Amino acid sequence: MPVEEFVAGWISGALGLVLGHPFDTVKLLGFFKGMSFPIASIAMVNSVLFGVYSNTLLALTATSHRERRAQPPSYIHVFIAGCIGGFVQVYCLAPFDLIKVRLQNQTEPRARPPGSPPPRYRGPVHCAVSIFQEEGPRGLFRGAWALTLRDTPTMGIYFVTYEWLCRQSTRDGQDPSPARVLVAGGFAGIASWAVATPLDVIKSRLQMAGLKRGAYRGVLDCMVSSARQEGLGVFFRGLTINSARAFPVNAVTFLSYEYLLRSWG
Ligand SMILES: CN(C)C(=N)NCCC[C@H](N)C(=O)O
Repeated sequence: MPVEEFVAGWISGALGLVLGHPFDTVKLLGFFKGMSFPIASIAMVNSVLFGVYSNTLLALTATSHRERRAQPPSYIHVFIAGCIGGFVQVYCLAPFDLIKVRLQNQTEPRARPPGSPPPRYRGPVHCAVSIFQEEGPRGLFRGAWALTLRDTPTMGIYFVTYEWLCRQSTRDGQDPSPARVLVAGGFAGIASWAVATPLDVIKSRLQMAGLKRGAYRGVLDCMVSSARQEGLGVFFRGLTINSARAFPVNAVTFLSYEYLLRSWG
């Protein structure tokens, strides 16, 4: 199994997240300030996504990454490989994403008044250990089903959008220009977040529900009760910031991924 796609995915995921960091810091109100946790988690998840995607395409079309411009895979193969990459990466992403959501929702004012209770979680490691102790090992995978529903089709759409935009006005057999890779990667990110945002809202609610036992009976129950209580607009919460973040993050992710693989021959 070729491993360079995993390495390129890791490095490009790390570069993308450096760009996305200011957005995440705003979104998370400063709770997720350090870089080491996101580098260890998101870059690793990106490595699994791109590595599994590329190796699935190799299995489906018998073409390596460097042969794919001359012999472009069909969009259905790209979609299937993207869905499989998305499905596999969920099981690496789930515990990290849960920790991120729990830290994000922790209401810790920057300067706590004296005598107020300390924050529930002191950081990512403390959060992981506490979930493990209080909710069991399965607790670390809370919301994984919603994450699977969110990421499996979404990643298919992500790679199809990227491929489709790259192939527009690029001559057959030629590599797309850096500008085209940036634009295609950016719009692939926006398209995927536009599709993913409703399930992203549900997933975050299910992940938080571990703290208030019995809040929801499952994905469907969470969807129905959220829509009943807050209206359909609830499913689009965060769409603007997700899209604003998605363009630069995914533009840089794809540009660095493509150029690393090209430079390695
Ligand atoms: C859930 N969705 C929309 C996605 N996973 N989309 C693909 C982009 C992934 C990229 N690391 C990012 O954070 O934008």
